[in-house]
Amino acid sequence: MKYYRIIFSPTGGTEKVANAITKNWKQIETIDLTLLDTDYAKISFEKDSLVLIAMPSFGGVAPSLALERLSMLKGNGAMCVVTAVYGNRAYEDTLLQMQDYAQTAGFQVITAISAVAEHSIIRKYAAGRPNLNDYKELAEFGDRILEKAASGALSTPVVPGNKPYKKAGVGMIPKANATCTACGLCAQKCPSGAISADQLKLSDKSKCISCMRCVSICPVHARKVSQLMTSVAAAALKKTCSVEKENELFI
Ligand SMILES: Cc1cc2nc3c(=O)[nH]c(=O)nc-3n(C[C@H](O)[C@H](O)[C@H](O)COP(=O)(O)O)c2cc1C
Repeated sequence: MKYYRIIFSPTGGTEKVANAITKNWKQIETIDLTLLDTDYAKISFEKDSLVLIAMPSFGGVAPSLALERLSMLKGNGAMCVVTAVYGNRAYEDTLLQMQDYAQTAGFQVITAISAVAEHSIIRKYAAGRPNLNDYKELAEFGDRILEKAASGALSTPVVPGNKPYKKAGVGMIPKANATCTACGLCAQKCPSGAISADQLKLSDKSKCISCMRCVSICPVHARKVSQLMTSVAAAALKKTCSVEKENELFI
């Protein structure tokens, strides 16, 4: 059996979770769904493979860019595990949507996971997660998935979520302040091509998905979203985000 992980992780939380789940999966190949110049339509999987697909929840749904790229892959009946990673508020329709898109791309969904990672806009929520307990638990989930895949039991899990899926909200658009050194890293690494090399301080509103990659990778911390809007959002989410959520396995 071959093992893969397909990851869309703008700021690294989803990647940490995906790596923890697949800790004991041997010789795993990783496909990064944040790359602009990859021809995802050329990537196909062998039927006898086990594939982890991991994405963050943005406003209770998966980022449409990530789903678009997932749709281009050729699953060819490979077994797959969908994993929604969220910042301790809620993931609402994310898993259901990921499951539907994975099936349409030809994957056979045999397990689903929801997992918590630090909130990529409001860092104080789920700070430090995944923590040591999460790492241990997620690796155990990964081991149970290996057992299920080896047993040949290919049942599809029932996951939470509703249709029509939640509508994705309007995100905050980061921009750079005067400390920007014009190094261009943000433009190189932006998953949606929203930062142009000629106008490094801005983001193209029509392309930006508010994923916070540019904010998190800027070497001089020049790129930011509105402090005021972040504080308002933090206050609104305080109650729901302060109760520690658990990782879940749907198998
Ligand atoms: C635009 C945006 C919307 C988000 N919406 C939610 C949400 O609805 N619920 C939640 O719990 N976390 C939400 N988060 C937090 C992320 O899901 C979480 O931090 C995730 O780990 C980010 O993945 P990454 O580190 O791989 O980029 C949101 C983050 C962003 C950037």
